[in-house]
Amino acid sequence: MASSASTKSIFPSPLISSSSSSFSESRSSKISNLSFLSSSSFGTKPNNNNNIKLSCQRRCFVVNSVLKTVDETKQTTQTISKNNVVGNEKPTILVSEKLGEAGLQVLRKLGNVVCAYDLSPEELCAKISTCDALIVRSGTKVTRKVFEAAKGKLKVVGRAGVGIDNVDLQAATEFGCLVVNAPTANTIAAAEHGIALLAAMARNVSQADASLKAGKWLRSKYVGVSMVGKTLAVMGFGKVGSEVARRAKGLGMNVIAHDPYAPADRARAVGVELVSFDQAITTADFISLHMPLTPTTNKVFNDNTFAKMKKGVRIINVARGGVIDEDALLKALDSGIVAQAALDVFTEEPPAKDSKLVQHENVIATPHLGASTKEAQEGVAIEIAEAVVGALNGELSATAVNAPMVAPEVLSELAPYVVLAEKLGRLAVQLVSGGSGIQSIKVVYRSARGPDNLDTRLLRAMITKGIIEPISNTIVNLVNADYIAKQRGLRISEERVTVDSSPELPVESIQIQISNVESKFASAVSEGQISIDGKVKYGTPHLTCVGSFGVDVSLEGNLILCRQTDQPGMIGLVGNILGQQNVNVSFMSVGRTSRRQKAIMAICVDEEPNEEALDNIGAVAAIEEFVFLKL
Ligand SMILES: NC(=O)C1=CN([C@@H]2O[C@H](COP(=O)(O)OP(=O)(O)OC[C@H]3O[C@@H](n4cnc5c(N)ncnc54)[C@H](O)[C@@H]3O)[C@@H](O)[C@H]2O)C=CC1
Ligand SMILES: O=C(O)C(=O)COP(=O)(O)O
Repeated sequence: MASSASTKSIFPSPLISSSSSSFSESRSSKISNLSFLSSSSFGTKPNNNNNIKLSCQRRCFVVNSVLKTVDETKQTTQTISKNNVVGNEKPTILVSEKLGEAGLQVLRKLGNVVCAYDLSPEELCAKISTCDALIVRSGTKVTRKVFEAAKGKLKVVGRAGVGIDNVDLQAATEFGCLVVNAPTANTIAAAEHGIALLAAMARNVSQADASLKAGKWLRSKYVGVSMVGKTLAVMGFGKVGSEVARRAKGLGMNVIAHDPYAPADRARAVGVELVSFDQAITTADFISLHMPLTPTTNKVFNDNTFAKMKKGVRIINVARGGVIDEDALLKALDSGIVAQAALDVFTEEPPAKDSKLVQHENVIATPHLGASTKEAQEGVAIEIAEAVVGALNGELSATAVNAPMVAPEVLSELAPYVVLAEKLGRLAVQLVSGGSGIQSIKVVYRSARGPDNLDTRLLRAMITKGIIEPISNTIVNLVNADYIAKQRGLRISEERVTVDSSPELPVESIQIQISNVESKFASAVSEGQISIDGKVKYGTPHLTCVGSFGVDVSLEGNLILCRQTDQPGMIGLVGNILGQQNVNVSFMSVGRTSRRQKAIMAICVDEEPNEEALDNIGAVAAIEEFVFLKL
């Protein structure tokens, strides 16, 4: 920790005339692209040739939400609109599969809703670059190609249902696109369909119905089996699985379940015993599948596992076709290991018209109808529409699939710290002038709270955003922050220092250290590394330490750091130079090691000083080095 020197702050500077241009205007213009390899190390000025736009459309749904919360702490509203996903334009929401009207109405209140069903992959790719959001069910494959074709425009994919195996989550994360689903509204529908298939299969309802309609009366052919007293193995004891179990118990079945991740007390509450995979499949008379399709569950029912089952077992699949090796199932049906199968889902949907599995006399099949009740579809439509609208409005979604979920109360508490984290990251990277590239960043959180009471993921993501965005075109948000950092070879380590302050405050201070780099402001280097500290004061982020110099400025607008020998008149000198160029000082602070020794001046300015002003500051004899930084 840098030793703190005495500080004096002036707010606002009485020397500087006020200016009409606002923070938001200066911020929306340009941001210095301070490359790691930038050669200037002294008296740095913004390099206009290397500027990148801080785009108004920049997507920060996560950031955005945080800034919205910050608004409540009286931060600038301009910043919020700059970062707003939607900006002034209505977002375009592509709905590629049938969605309930109630959900469409929710979407129409926010954006332009385009319903285009049965798109080919090529048509979807052609359309997607104009869309801010895409809403799908299980029939649309949202592949890497779709994210590539979106060219950064697509911010959220909403899956109107549970299974997200049709969305390339890795690609979504890499492209910083949030994926949300609607995990609850179709649970009962899927469970009821499972039970419907179980009963229909046990009593040959489909086959008997078809035969009767064909003019036959085959009572002895369609003698079924009873369910009462039989053992049902529920594979995957999640939302659907547990509802199936509950219902099957009502039918008098003995229910066991296999789910390596399900809590035993939840199973006990339903009166179900959790057992191993082998125990489940070897003892069951009926096996009902309710696990997601993942690399682990892919074809988990195969020749080997069918061979272990009780001869004459009956299988229901309302989960995903891919969890069964369909060729193996066909063989097991032919050999009689599996007496019957009831399938709602298939590896390929729709399955081939002449699919031997679908045509098998001991198979009953439905075209992926598990979620298809009126009630479930209305519920799912509203659930997903609200999640997508929330995400587009910058709220953190409770159903985010590829982003850490942060509870709303944690989010609101951390809001000002999140702004601080991003600004510190942004400042720290601009202090780097060269070296072997930024590889190792350490973040030190000083807090009275224990690790369990301080979730730093959001803060780390925002530091990453602050560090990476000024030096690249990459959009960083909570979804992709860790991925982008890793991809760029950035190691961000975190340390918590327990301090004896109020645990009411989540964080007392945040320090960012960057090692193995050179700095364009040598005074920012302490013990061989660039080091800056910040705190939240009165709800706003403050810079409190640069290298080993204590300062105190509110982080708004832009920042000038000067090092000089402590002497009278310095504030006035620099203030005058800025005032002559109509640059308004919003905050100023001086930190020094000791009287008349080295000191640094931290000056926050509303506007971007022009080259002349910066040259004039550089020409002040007592100023040994200075740097201009964009916040
Ligand atoms: N046919 C249809 O229309 C519908 C199908 N579904 C599918 O049903 C499945 C379950 O949905 P929910 O219950 O809502 O999801 P869920 O996430 O609540 O439950 C899934 C459960 O599977 C467990 N699981 C994960 N890996 C497992 C493994 N290797 N072995 C055993 N269990 C494992 C999880 O721990 C979890 O408890 C999903 O695949 C979903 O896509 C859901 C709704 C409708
Ligand atoms: O929610 C799920 O996982 C389902 O399988 C439902 O799929 P669907 O929305 O009916 O295409």
